Amino acid sequence: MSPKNLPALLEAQTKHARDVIARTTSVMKRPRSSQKPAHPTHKRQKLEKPSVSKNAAPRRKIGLNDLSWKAVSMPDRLEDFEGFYGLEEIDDVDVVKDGATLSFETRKTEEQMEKEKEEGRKREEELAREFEEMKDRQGDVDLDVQEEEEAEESEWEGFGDSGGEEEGGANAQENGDAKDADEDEEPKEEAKPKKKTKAEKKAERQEAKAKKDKAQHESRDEQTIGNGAFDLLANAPSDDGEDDVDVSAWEDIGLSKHTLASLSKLKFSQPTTIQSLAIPEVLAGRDVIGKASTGSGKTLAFGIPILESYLTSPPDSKQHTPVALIISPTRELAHQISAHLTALCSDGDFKAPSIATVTGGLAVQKQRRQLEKADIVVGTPGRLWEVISSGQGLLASFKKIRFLVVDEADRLLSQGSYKELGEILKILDRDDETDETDEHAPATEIQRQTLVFSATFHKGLQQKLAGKGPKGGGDLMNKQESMEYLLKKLNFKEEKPKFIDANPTSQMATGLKEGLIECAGTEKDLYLYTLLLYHPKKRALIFTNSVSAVRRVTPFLQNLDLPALPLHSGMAQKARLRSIERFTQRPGSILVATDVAARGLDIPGVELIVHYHLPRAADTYVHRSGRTARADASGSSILICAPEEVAGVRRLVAKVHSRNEAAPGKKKSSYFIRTLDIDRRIVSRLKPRAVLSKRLSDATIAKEKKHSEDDWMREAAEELGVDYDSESFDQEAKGRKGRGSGRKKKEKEARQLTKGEMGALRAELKGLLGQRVNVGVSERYLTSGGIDVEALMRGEGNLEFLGDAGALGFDDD
Ligand SMILES: Nc1ncnc2c1ncn2[C@@H]1O[C@H](COP(=O)(O)OP(=O)(O)OP(=O)(O)O)[C@@H](O)[C@H]1O
Repeated sequence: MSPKNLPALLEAQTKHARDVIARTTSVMKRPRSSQKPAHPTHKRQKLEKPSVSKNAAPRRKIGLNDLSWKAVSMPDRLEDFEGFYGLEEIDDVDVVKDGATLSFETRKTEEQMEKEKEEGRKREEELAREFEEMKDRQGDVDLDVQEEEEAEESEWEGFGDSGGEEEGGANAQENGDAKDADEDEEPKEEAKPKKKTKAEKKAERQEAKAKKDKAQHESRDEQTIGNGAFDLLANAPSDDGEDDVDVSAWEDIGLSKHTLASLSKLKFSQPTTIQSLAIPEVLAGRDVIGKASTGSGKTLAFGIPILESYLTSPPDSKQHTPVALIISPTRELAHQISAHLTALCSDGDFKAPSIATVTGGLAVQKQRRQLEKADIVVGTPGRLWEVISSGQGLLASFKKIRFLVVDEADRLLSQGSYKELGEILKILDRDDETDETDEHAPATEIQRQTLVFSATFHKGLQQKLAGKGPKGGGDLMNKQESMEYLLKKLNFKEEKPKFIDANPTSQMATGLKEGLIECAGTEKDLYLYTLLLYHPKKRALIFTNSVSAVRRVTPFLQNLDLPALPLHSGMAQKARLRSIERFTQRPGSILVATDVAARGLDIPGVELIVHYHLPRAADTYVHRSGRTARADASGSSILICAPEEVAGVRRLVAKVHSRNEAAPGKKKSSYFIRTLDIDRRIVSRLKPRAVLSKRLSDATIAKEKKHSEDDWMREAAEELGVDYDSESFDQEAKGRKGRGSGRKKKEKEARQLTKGEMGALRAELKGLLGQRVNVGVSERYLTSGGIDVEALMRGEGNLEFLGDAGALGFDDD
């Protein structure tokens, strides 16, 4: 059978499956495996497939639970088609209908059945693992994913960025070495797909299995990678005592000699403002809401009191209870917090607390084992909820924690992100003895301290906590996203937690310079490239609003010989951590990321932040920009905007700065972000390179997308026992015009570039990259806005803000 229209066939088969299920519903149910994922999204249904026996073995009756059901594997990027791809199947079994009774008969021996059942169990475990991985790739923390997905719809991105591309994309480079992707030969699927022989299919299956085994093997090292990624951030203490610094400035805070010794090893000679204000309050047993600008040491503001508490009364080793539960909005931040705490505690003259990092993307079993002996638990809400609620006896110990820390609280508590955190809080506070339906039952008394930190808190909340806001309900209470409304859910021990604002007049780091570059919307890539050349060998972080933009911009920069790395929530966790590790360890590298990197990441030496897409909220601007100029360092934050975006940007940045001046008695003046002039002539000299690079990256992405679409269609067709012919399928699709057909046309053109054409483009680009940029004799005397072209050509650079342009290699003739 060779159907031309696979979707129509899928629909027909789905209907058939539903009919079969409807007919046999009463007997086809079977107990689910305990391996079942905690949040299954795919309906499990059973498909009866009548057997055709070829052997003469006698038929025998068999019970429902003895049947060796096999789960049908699910293509990775496929929609669920209402559960169709979650089918289980069985072969060589006949359903015999006798009046109203159904029974099952088979010719298989008991041994055969046992063997098949064992295989089935293994396969189910494998599928559960696959499901976990898939869920992780989709970002089970979900905070980052949600925003990224929302953005897919609305962003202007050039052809490749309007939604559909999401499905394909440059996965090769994300999950492997970023540089490899564009050096690869173009995908092999160029050739017309031919019908595969059984041997070929078998070889493919074996190859896929080998790949999976390798991935599983690698996943065992994930935790190591996770920690490795943040080794540098953790400021690993020196082991020679000689480098220890004087820490007498900490003495007023009242820390133990152990903690002081650790701080000395870390060379933290004095507390930061938030640390000196918050630590004594926490040590005194108070609930604290702490606000301080990005990079001002909030992690240790809660980390040090947790260590003190651990040292004062170490947890009972028999009835193990963690001292603290720290919740972070992103996985990377969770790993980083663990690394900071590990650095604080390692090499001390005390037994270091055991720290468990519980995030999606890493093996859940291993995390459960770590949790059993953990003194401090750091995690993201999705995975934490999964492990705490899975009934492994962890809940009872979590109820006795001494500290609950909510880091980047405004993010974690915002509407849409709160669900899993809310569930965690609910079960932590539930009194098992109390009847939940009894409204008059006394509220459970909260013993733990709650510590809440961020650089950005809702202004209304601050006023309210300071007793200046509107009393009672009012607008704040009605707004779901209001921090006050949400903080209520945190169940503080005290009626009024201590609010500490370490930077009442500034949300932005003092060493930060801000500016914007105006360019046509279609030239953002070109201006980004130019801007990066103005900052040669500087560690830079480029923020986009969508996964597909990361997938597009990263190879665009790589083609231009810039060391770009991707980071977004659609990547496997191991690849995410690897990108961060490389970015951290390689000076001058460039991280192209979504807002998954906006919060909390503490990577030393980031000198430049570029907002390739505008931040969607003022808070996001603060957090993105806060990845530079940390801990008294300096750095720049530059927005690239289309002319029509400039007014909005000015308003957004002015809003961020006007908050700073909201303090009583201060005159309010509006901040005006400066426009940075990039010489148009320099940009136009760079344009041919950028155009070539974009053509290459668009072609690579389009080919990969086609490749992955073909893969799942073929796999789906194979499961159905039909042929899939991509060409006839394309023919069918032709003429069906709808939303995105223009983009599809461009995609098609891009993927039709032949291997030879791609090679020629690469060679041409290589030639251009090898040349110095010629600005021309006559032009060097032209006036040049904010940039001194002559100085640039002498390689002296400018330019207090834009930095030097050494990498441009300007020629003066
Ligand atoms: N007392 C101190 N002296 C010197 N450096 C410190 C001190 N405390 C923390 N640091 C360092 O300052 C850097 C920023 O700290 P941290 O990541 O805790 O900032 P943060 O306030 O949480 O920032 P963000 O709001 O971006 O999450 C880290 O590298 C940390 O090691």
